[in-house]
Amino acid sequence: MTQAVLQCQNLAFKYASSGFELQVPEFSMQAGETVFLEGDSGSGKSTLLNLMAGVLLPQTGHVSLMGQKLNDLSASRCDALRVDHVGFLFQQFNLLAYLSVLDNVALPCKFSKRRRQQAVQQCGSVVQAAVNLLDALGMSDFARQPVGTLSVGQQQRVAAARALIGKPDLVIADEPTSALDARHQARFVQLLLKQAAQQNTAVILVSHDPRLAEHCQRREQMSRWQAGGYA
Ligand SMILES: Nc1ncnc2c1ncn2[C@@H]1O[C@H](COP(=O)(O)OP(=O)(O)OP(=O)(O)O)[C@@H](O)[C@H]1O
Repeated sequence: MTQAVLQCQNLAFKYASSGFELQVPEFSMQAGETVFLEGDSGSGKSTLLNLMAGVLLPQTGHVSLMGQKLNDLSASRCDALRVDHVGFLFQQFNLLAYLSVLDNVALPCKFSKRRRQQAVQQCGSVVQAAVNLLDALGMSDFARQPVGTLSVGQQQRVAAARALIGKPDLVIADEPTSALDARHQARFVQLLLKQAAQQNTAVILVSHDPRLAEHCQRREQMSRWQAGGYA
């Protein structure tokens, strides 16, 4: 069997201050798989994503990314593993307003040699990889513009290109469509998943909107994993 991209095993995590607790006996994602993670506000979606990314560490159990247990790594090794293998797509985009669209998309390749190499191998250069992704997402006309001059929906597509560049094994997308209307939400998710599928990148998509689940292969409910502390 091929190695899972992400695996959580016997995971238990509790915030000391609030008592909120998650228990995840088993969760894994294979290469290219798409999972829709749904749950009410306060159900622990961001907490779980932070555990998956190694930003939070569980009290028991472990998260493995590309077969490496995050608990066993130093903070700097964990950061390096994350930037090499995971693209992030957030509600607030986290784009750098003073940089051009192209420079924003290319950014992960500055921090990750692996993603730089993948981009060059795929497209000949990092710039070409960025241009190709922008093209696929309908944003090639804006490549040289500062991102601060773009609409919300356009910035969203730039953030998607940045998450996907250099063929990460996993994209974590946390409420990436919350600023869009329903029609544009579905269109954006389709574009994101199509690009991810082309490069065999797994995607975990978090949203309040259950209609977006139909675009993913699997659907997971946070309620499965809430333990005693959830009110
Ligand atoms: N740093 C923290 N310390 C203590 N408790 C926290 C902390 N962060 C979140 N919580 C609590 O953990 C629970 C889950 O929060 P989390 O942000 O993971 O939920 P969520 O599903 O992402 O919510 P939303 O959809 O509103 O963003 C909430 O009850 C919250 O109050």
